Amino acid sequence: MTTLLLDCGNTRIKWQLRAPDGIRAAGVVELATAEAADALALLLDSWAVDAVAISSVRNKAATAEMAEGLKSRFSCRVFVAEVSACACGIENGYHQPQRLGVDRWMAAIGAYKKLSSAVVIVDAGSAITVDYVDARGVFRGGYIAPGLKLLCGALQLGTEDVHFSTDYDNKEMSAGLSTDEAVARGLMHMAMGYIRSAQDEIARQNKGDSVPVIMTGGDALSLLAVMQEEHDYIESLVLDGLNWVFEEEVVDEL
Ligand SMILES: Nc1ncnc2c1ncn2[C@@H]1O[C@H](COP(=O)(O)OP(=O)(O)O)[C@@H](O)[C@H]1O
Ligand SMILES: CC(C)(COP(=O)(O)O)[C@@H](O)C(=O)NCCC(=O)O
Ligand SMILES: [K+]
Repeated sequence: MTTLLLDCGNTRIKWQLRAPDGIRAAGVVELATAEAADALALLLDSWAVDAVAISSVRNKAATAEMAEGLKSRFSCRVFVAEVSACACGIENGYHQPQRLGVDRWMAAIGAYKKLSSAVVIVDAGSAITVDYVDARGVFRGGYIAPGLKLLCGALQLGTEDVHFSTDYDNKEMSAGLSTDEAVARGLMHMAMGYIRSAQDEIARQNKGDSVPVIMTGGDALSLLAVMQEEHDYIESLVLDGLNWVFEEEVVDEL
């Protein structure tokens, strides 16, 4: 069976076509709108798809429209993942489990299935989330802060004389000697400091033992390039979790 897996974030759609023998194709669609479903369908024109699974943090209407588009394009079952109190052996400790972002839930499942131990998940996307799953597989909560692009936008909006290029992808972290450098490095320090501080707090919650980190998301590699720590990086962590949930909930029905 060939499954099209989609991770619809606030900035981009990441997708993979998975068959039992491995990943057949993968890609990124830049705009997370209804037309994105058509763009994707065009890309996948030459592939046969037996089922579609979607993890989407976009609004309900946009997600439903995309699901409908894919359903009529591929004439197959379209599964839209939801957050539950428990899935794939992982328990959701959020006060209101359904309020947790489905991408965070998928990433937590993907990460715990991978390590079978306590794990911190850093997803550096539109927002940067730092989440904690404990050794028993309980999602113990996390942190949400604006991502690098949003931080950049906020600085541009709220100042009149800070003119800078938005190309913040540099590996040098010493004090900036131009506005471009000062902003680029300032934002990176902000993100790194937040991740480290959240990680320290989680270690305290974990009886003082540090917890391994898995990073994912569009800015994870830029952050890893300037961080001293050697964290794991799994580009498809959300899709990995989605695949686990899809297999648990849907595959037997097909
Ligand atoms: N080519 C790119 N297009 C858009 N964003 C990019 C690109 N490369 C890096 N980024 C960064 O990655 C972030 C989006 O990451 P992603 O994981 O796709 O987010 P989301 O899941 O929220 O859609 C952007 O906010 C931006 O900071
Ligand atoms: C925190 C998020 C915006 C992250 O989304 P992303 O950066 O991946 O687009 C998303 O998981 C979300 O909308 N969460 C709902 C609120 C919550 O998780 O508590
Ligand atoms: K994401």
